[in-house]
Amino acid sequence: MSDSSNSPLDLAALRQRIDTIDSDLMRLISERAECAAQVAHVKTADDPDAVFYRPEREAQVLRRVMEENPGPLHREEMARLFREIMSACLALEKPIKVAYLGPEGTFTQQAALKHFGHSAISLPMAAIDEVFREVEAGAVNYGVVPVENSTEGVVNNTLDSFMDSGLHISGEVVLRIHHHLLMSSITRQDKISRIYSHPQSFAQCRKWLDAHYPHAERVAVSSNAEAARLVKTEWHSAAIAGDMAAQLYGLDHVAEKIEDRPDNSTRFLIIGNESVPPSGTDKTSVVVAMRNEPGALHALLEPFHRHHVDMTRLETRPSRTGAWNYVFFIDFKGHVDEPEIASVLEEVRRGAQDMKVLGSYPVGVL
Ligand SMILES: O=C(O)C(=O)C[C@]1(C(=O)O)C=C[C@@H](O)C=C1
Repeated sequence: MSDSSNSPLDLAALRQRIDTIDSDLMRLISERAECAAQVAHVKTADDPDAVFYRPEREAQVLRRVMEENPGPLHREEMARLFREIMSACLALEKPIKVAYLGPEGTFTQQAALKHFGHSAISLPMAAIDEVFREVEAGAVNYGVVPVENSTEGVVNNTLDSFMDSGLHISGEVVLRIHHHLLMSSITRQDKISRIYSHPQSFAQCRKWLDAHYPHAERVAVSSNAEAARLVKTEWHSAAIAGDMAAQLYGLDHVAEKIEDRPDNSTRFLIIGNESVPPSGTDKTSVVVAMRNEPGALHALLEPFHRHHVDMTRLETRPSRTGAWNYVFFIDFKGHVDEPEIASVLEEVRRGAQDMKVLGSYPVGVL
């Protein structure tokens, strides 16, 4: 069979099939959206101040999609489609407002959209503590802040903001961070003598820059998006930033994925006013102040070990008040509502000067 004799007919038939499937999909998605709208009525009938966004339920839906995905689409691709469908369904119940560490085009905005989908209203804030303040004031429902990078380590501002805040962590998102060297339409590629970026991005691309642009001036600015904005007007400058900033400012790639470590990723936290019920696969974050005495760290860690609780992170921060001599941020697997976890925390609390549960939340799905 030759392509030329058969393919136009096959193509028409296949497209007709796709049209029929699309109509079915549309009908089913609309049915699903109607269901979600009914869920909203049920929620408000029980409680007029009901919270519509349910992170534990969303995590369960996405996990099921990933488990049952028959292919040929990749399971994450399928989950991303459902992420957007749920985002649209939630917006029908009640649009959700999310503050993130801006400006527009940052990786934190990308994380916010990855977690809440594109139907969420995302609002850029100038600083991490501003994100906390907006959520505390009720001006937005949730906030998204970076907490650690696999290459650069912890984001101290975020940990410090938790010390004074009563907010809960309601989720986490991990984003693979790809940095690109970007130029504008007026940049003369052979004359690049200045490169703008955020200090963390410079650190993550240091070896590549040393090898390819050893003599270019590296100018640190407040965000990658700001770096992308600046190169629009300078013919001898380039920026290191991600895809969102490149798209936002219409920049071209000089070089792609220039991060020194291919697994470079950043973890972001979702902060809100409510605690989250168990989803089945959860994590808990606590902050603990220990007395300044020998064996304090051992006393803190021992109950986790004895109860076989899997600790995923331990950070130390200097305390900011007399009472908080040493402050430890601990993440571990499990939910505070599980009896085993509750007894570990009870033991830790007894041995500590102070302890605060920052939240139990679903382990990031996407
Ligand atoms: O199950 C719910 O509580 C819903 O509101 C429905 C739904 C969904 O579309 O599946 C929408 C928003 C919630 O965050 C969780 C799930």
